[in-house]
Amino acid sequence: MIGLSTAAEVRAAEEVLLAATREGALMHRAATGLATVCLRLLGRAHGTRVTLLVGAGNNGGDALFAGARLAARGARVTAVLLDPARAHPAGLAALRRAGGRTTGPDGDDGLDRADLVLDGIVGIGGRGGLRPDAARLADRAATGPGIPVAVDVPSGVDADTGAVGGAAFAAVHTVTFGAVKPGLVVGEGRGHAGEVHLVDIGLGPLLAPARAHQLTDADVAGHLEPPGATDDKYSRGVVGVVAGSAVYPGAAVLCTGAALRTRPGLVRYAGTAADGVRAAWPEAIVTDGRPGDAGRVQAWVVGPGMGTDDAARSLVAEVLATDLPVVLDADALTLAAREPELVRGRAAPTVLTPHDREFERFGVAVGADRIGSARRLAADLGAVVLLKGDATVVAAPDGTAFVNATGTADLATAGSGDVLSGILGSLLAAGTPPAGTAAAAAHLHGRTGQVAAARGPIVAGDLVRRLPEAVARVRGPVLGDSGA
Ligand SMILES: NC(=O)C1=CN([C@@H]2O[C@H](COP(=O)(O)OP(=O)(O)OC[C@H]3O[C@@H](n4cnc5c(N)ncnc54)[C@H](OP(=O)(O)O)[C@@H]3O)[C@@H](O)[C@H]2O)[C@@H](O)CC1
Ligand SMILES: Nc1ncnc2c1ncn2[C@@H]1O[C@H](COP(=O)(O)OP(=O)(O)O)[C@@H](O)[C@H]1O
Ligand SMILES: [K+]
Repeated sequence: MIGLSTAAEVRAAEEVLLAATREGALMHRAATGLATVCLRLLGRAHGTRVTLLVGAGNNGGDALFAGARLAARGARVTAVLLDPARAHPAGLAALRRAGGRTTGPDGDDGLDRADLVLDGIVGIGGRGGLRPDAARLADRAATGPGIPVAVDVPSGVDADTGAVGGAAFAAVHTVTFGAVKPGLVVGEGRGHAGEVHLVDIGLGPLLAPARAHQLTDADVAGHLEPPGATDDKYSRGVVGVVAGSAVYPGAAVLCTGAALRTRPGLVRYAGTAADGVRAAWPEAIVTDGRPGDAGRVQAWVVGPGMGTDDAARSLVAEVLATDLPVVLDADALTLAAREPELVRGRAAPTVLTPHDREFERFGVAVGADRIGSARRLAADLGAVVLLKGDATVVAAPDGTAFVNATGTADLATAGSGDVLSGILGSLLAAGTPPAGTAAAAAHLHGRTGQVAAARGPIVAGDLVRRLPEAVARVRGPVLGDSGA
């Protein structure tokens, strides 16, 4: 798991480390890591042109010291000092010693011919959108030829939430220090940060335990263990699906298929799309009756494509009245937003999977702080909230949160959400804790999108077909497998 640490958490750890190390040591570690990434991106230093955008804080200091290292290796470095009287003195001296030149905000910044632009305007000390001078330079950097690299955080992006309150630097790479900040991987900040490179400056053991995480394949593999010799179709977790309608069986077919392909033990379906599901998935056990007629299950998925009329409401209420884990998706979310007490009263886990418009039906728009919004709704309902997006967020009532790292825009296709709810129901049927399980489902869904889209444009059915391959990829190579 990758911990996501807020600016306050990083500062608290930094304070302890600063007191225990000689002056400037941390900034040197940061600048060395930063220069190393820049060198890798440039391919060579000699003869390249680098522009540094330098604010008055330590973020500007990082840029100046990294620039000094590049200049010492033959790069032609220009530092644009936004506030020349307050630029980091030691950093400035180092750059000048190495042969770098400096200019004010209105001087010749070299942005129209730079190979790389380092954004050291502002880091975790920033507040709000960029001021006019800084905004103008960030804008010029975005249209110039240089690779835009942010120092620690793209200036103008809120490190904790990813909110962008005005002008902001649009980076293709962000070199961040000590810990990945949530704002680099979620919301608008994610788009401004680009690829995130973490430089270890020794904060690790001093950081408070993170309250938000990103999962890796290795974390998710634990949810996708292959069956063992003593397993049977029941022991692997039986999932029940209530979805679709006679007129619109598609959602039921996709959701049931995704559940089957994720963990092919046993999937039961109950609902009016029974004929369509039977035809598509002879492996499922299907009834056109009510959930109670379906037989025993360990988790329910309810909602995709089932409508919001009285009949649908009574099915959702029946499922929520069980003492089993329930995934509420699509139409079931509309119904739950009308009667949130159906969710609040539950003792067993409930996972809600809204996109932004479905989220808003619970009374508040998502806004720029996606993790905060998901946390508030989770606490209000006493349920896990999986807020879909390009970086899907999962929040538990106790504030534990996850941000998905595998999302791909190829998933923006009709029915993709039905596939996610099938995956999630299937994983929840194993009885693992709901928030981590929901995050694992989002991770696998994203990987499936990546695997499927490698061959060209995809529709949701392709996700179902390629799920086994994505599961194998997340599990990773089998140790001792000789390939025989
Ligand atoms: N501590 C350490 O040893 C280490 C720290 N490290 C580095 O330090 C960074 C934190 O440094 P920091 O605390 O000095 O704050 P920083 O991010 O430079 O911002 C302050 C400056 O920004 C300005 N400013 C604010 N808002 C603005 C806006 N909207 N638009 C424009 N300007 C704005 C503000 O101006 P002022 O309000 O003072 O006029 C002030 O000049 C951290 O991200 C990491 O890179 C690493 O080297 C590791 C070791
Ligand atoms: N631009 C994007 N990048 C990454 N994932 C996306 C993007 N757009 C949509 N998705 C994902 O695709 C799925 C869409 O779900 P949903 O909106 O419920 O679609 P549908 O109702 O058509 O099934 C979600 O898992 C969402 O996170
Ligand atoms: K920055």
